[in-house]
Amino acid sequence: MLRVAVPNKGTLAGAASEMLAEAGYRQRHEQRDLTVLDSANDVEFFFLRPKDISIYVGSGELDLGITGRDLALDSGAPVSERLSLGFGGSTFRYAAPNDRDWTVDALEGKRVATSYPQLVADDLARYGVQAEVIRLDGAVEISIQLGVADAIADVVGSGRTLRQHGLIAFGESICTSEAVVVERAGVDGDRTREQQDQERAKEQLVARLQGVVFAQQYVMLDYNCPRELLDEAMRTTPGLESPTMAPLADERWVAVRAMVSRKDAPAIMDRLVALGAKAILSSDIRACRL
Ligand SMILES: Nc1ncnc2c1ncn2[C@@H]1O[C@H](COP(=O)(O)OP(=O)(O)OP(=O)(O)O)[C@@H](O)[C@H]1O
Ligand SMILES: O=P(O)(O)OC[C@H]1O[C@H](OP(=O)(O)OP(=O)(O)O)[C@H](O)[C@@H]1O
Ligand SMILES: [Mg+2]
Repeated sequence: MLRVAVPNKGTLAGAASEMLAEAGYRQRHEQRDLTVLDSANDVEFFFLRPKDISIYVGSGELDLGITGRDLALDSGAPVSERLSLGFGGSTFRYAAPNDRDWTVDALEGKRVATSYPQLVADDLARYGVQAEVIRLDGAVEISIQLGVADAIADVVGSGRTLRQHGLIAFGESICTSEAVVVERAGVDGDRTREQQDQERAKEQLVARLQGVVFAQQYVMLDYNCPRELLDEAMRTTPGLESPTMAPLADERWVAVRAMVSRKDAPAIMDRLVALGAKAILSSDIRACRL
């Protein structure tokens, strides 16, 4: 039985469970459930605080976990990333009042408030800057105004919270984060039979999730193309191996089907229109194995 940690609350929880459900796994119906047994797939899910997930996985109690890269780094637990999931994107930045220019070096001797104390301590050490790290649980942006810190280091999504509090980010990003699947780091050497079975089980779950991640990054394009423009159309939508083509009843036309990157799809559709393609359809892909 594979034991997998999933965020129970916060920014990552909803998308993580949706992705697992899309990959064919049973998920909880009640927000308060802390475990779900998926006996059909031989997996047990544990719904834990995202901050704690790397601790469980790093200690070997759980086999895989979904958490944020920034949270995994901050935990200091011995975990490594197995897969990036493409949601929960953020940067982790220093910020301070916008009435003057700041640099990381200027934090020397200052107080820096954060909910990610280890991540910040490691980064300050990298710069050789000695500053006092003040650990807070949240609402970090208000700590300067309330007099407990001179600067902060926090997660930035849209940047709205910083702006609202008259703060400006400075220095390089401490970390660029997204949701990731982590496993215990550095299991080298000969594996027992049990460990080999477990590795196969992990591979299957990771492959299924990877299929959903790919599916979300691509769309399927279908269109009709005049036969004489087929070469040009194939260059526009080369697909993964090569596009699928099928003759239409009217032999001057061919139906073409190819996967294209979701972000490029609108521009590709424009090019196909300009080329003379007709009935261009874009559809979502739910899951795939490439
Ligand atoms: N706008 C955002 N705010 C907070 N976390 C975000 C945001 N966007 C992405 N994340 C990621 O979500 C993870 C933090 O999730 P976590 O559940 O610990 O905090 P939260 O979503 O702020 O919830 P809470 O503060 O209520 O506990 C981190 O990996 C972080 O990078
Ligand atoms: O750049 P933005 O899009 O504004 O998002 C970033 C903010 O969102 C999070 O706070 P959250 O709402 O989780 O509250 P918290 O500080 O109590 O964790 C994070 O800690 C930042 O404060
Ligand atoms: Mg938060």
